[in-house]
Amino acid sequence: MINQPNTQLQKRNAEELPSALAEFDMILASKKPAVFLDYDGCLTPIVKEPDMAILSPQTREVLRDLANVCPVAIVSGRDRQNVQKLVQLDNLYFAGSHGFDISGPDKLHTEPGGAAAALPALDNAELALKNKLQAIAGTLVERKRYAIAVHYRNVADAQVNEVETIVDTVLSDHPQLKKGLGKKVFELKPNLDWHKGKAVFWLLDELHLNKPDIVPIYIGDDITDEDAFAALQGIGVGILVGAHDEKSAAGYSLKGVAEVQIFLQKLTETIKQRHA
Ligand SMILES: O=P(O)(O)OC[C@H]1O[C@H](O[C@H]2O[C@H](CO)[C@@H](O)[C@H](O)[C@H]2O)[C@H](O)[C@@H](O)[C@@H]1O
Repeated sequence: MINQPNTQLQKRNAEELPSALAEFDMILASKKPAVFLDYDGCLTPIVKEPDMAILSPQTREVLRDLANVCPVAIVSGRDRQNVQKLVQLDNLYFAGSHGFDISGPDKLHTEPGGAAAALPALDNAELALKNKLQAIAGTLVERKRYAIAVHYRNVADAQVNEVETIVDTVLSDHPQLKKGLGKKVFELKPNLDWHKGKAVFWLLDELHLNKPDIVPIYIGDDITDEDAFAALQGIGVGILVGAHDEKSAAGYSLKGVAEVQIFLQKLTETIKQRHA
């Protein structure tokens, strides 16, 4: 399998994407899956505060069962240690800070995107953001090892522009960082050519899964997941959960967290049946 930028990306609106449940047989075909999952909006519903996004025991069981029959990785914008604590499973791989911080079974731990040099800029920007945003009610600055999320979900609509102006001002003092967008969040991240899609291919190579009998399946709901959908287009399968504000490079869709769970259960059952 060759990982080269796809210059002919096909993008569609969420409502144009076929259901991954309806097309399940086509997605898996006769291949073995390697499953990559976003956390917020995919395994847990989007809620008011990041700390309230708790994984249900039922979803944890679904993940545990799946990870017993195929490789499973969580690829999140969250801090890697934070998402690991939320998931509480030790047979999964975790890529946090949008793929800059990866760990997994057998003491795997690496920071493949080269973001360590951006730590002083992140520390400095975090202080500046906390200081400048404290006057705007509802803002939340969430520091991850290699990113800073400025949440505005609980900010009055009339003040969101003010939040973005502050983020842009802090950004202009830190050329080592760049701005990213997500669901009601502005993010500052290292200004490097590394993202969830590159983290997925890093894992595929590291785990010797970059081969024709494996189908990488990536499921996510947000704009940052588009990097992974784009990287996998024509090579694997991208599944968009719900919708975001832009067109998607995913090939299929699922309606929400409940459908993600059904899809993952179907995967586990199908793999088990093949080995029965
Ligand atoms: O890549 P993900 O695992 O989906 O992480 C993306 C961001 O998710 C979290 O924020 C989002 O979910 C929160 C809880 O539902 C919600 O309150 C917030 O508005 C969303 O943006 C997380 O807090 C961020 O660090 C992640 O980057």
